[in-house]
Amino acid sequence: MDTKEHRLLVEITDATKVFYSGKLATNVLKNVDLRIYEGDFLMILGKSGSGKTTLMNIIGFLDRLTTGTYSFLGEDISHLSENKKSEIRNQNVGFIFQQFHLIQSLNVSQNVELPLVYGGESNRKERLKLSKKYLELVGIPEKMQAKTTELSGGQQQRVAIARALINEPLIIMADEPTGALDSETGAGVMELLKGLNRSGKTIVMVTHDEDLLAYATRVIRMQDGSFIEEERMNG
Ligand SMILES: Nc1ncnc2c1ncn2[C@@H]1O[C@H](COP(=O)(O)OP(=O)(O)OP(=O)(O)O)[C@@H](O)[C@H]1O
Repeated sequence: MDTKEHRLLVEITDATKVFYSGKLATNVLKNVDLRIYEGDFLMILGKSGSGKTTLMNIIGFLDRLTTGTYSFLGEDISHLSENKKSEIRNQNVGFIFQQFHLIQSLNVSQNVELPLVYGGESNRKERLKLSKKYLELVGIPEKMQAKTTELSGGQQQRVAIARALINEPLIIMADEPTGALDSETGAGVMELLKGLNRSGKTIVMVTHDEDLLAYATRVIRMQDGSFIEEERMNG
């Protein structure tokens, strides 16, 4: 299924990740195979310590495999330099975290613009235009000049989503994006993510909340560094 609509974005093959602490080796990922196609809303579930964050870090180019291969858009990225991987990451991956990770000394728009700044966009008007566009998309255009500390949790996560989208990345990586929100606010954030997915955005999300699986098109369950089950749903 490698059509134009469903390009193969990520292909991880026979992957292992070992962390060493002195002489002690911990096998955190064990012979994992994973393909992520454009348009997937993939949820990764598993108990604490099962390897979810490690896998997310690898998919998002924040960490490297111990053995195995990682191809992104058909290119083997296992041996690229950290600089090159940072460049690919900034262009292709947007991150959303449980605790939002906004910078309090910057206003809302400046937070949203950050990936553009890192990407070298020096035209302030252009940055403002795009930040407005994405704050409209996430439903809080009126908060452009607000301080992040004046926002509710749900609004802060919307700012983080706008920031994740502004570079038009191929993949959104979301680590427990509703974990710090009450269930109603969390449902609003999930509806927003689902809307993005329906319009074609690929999302990879870690959760421990079984109730959120209904938003996914694929679910992978992890245990002790291995995939124990994969389900496909209508999403
Ligand atoms: N940098 C590291 N050095 C050594 N061990 C690590 C490192 N990072 C993670 N681990 C270990 O790898 C295992 C998997 O950790 P990981 O954070 O991927 O799990 P997780 O499923 O995301 O857990 P949680 O749901 O608690 O976030 C754990 O046993 C953890 O202690």
